Amino acid sequence: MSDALISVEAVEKVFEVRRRTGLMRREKRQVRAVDGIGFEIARGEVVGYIGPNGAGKSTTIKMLTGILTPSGGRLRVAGIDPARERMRLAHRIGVVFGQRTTLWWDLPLKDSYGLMRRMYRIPEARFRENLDRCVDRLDLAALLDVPVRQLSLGQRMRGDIAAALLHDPEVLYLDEPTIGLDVVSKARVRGFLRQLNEELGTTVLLTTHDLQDIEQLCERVMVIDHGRLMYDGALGGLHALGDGGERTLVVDLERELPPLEVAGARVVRVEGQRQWLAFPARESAAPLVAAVASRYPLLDLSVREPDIEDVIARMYAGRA
Ligand SMILES: Nc1ncnc2c1ncn2[C@@H]1O[C@H](COP(=O)(O)OP(=O)(O)OP(=O)(O)O)[C@@H](O)[C@H]1O
Repeated sequence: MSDALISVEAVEKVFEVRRRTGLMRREKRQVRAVDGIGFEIARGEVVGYIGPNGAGKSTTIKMLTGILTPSGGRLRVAGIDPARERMRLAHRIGVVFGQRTTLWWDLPLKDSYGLMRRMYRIPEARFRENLDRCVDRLDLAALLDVPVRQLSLGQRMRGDIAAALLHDPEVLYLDEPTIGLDVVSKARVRGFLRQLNEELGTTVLLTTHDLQDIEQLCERVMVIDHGRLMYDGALGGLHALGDGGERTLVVDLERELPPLEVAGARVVRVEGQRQWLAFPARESAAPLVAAVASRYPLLDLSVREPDIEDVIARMYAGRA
């Protein structure tokens, strides 16, 4: 028996789609949205779940909430089979879909929270405590009397996050929680999630297209593409992936020189006395640094890791 809070084993989701191919004819086609994925998430982890459009992220989250039933495999969240006991699971998890709201559009924010309290039968004292904490940390005090439809996107998102947490869920799923938000709102949402995880130990699974969400919140990242898990590990480990990965040695010379000639690296840019040399990410920089230093007049040197965005873009491109 594993002690994972979330466990996913060989899970598949196949959708049947009907497509009109002629006046009378329709073709049935199967879309394998999730194609045999497996992972475990321990209590207290914050895990990023990323992949290109249509990769299967939302489908996975929907199966983990019980909204969708898997076509195959086994899922457990807090020991519960989500599709079988969706209502029981609802008391243990919180869900925020960035593109949709769970709040009542025409009601003031605080009335939505009151309805949540009754739906989840949250004891008054606990409700107060959780609401006060969210109001304080998400800066919602001035918004409680405002109807949801009048809130800005960032305000509404903060309101939605609070709504997902009033019943003390152990797990929080966030699907694109910072989509469309400005820089300040993004920072506030990220800061709040970090604090939530540190103070209450809430387990977080987060899908996003914003890699800064991942860099600032997640120690672990899972990459999905075409329904398959391509990577599961530390964010730093992504840098080492793929043979196309390159690091860059940035060299400041004492004077302008033609492009340097050093084995194992190639000059990719020259700007006055500064030159950029690309070399394979998996190789040590030491011999290269030694070779450059022995042959050219140097003022300074630095090594740049590949941009995480480049690494991921290359991974996606490789699969396509
Ligand atoms: N209800 C459905 N019926 C048929 N096909 C579906 C359904 N839901 C999702 N799909 C298909 O399954 C695949 C995975 O979709 P999913 O929404 O999980 O991707 P995603 O990774 O969340 O993408 P995005 O980043 O665009 O939100 C896509 O090809 C999508 O068209």
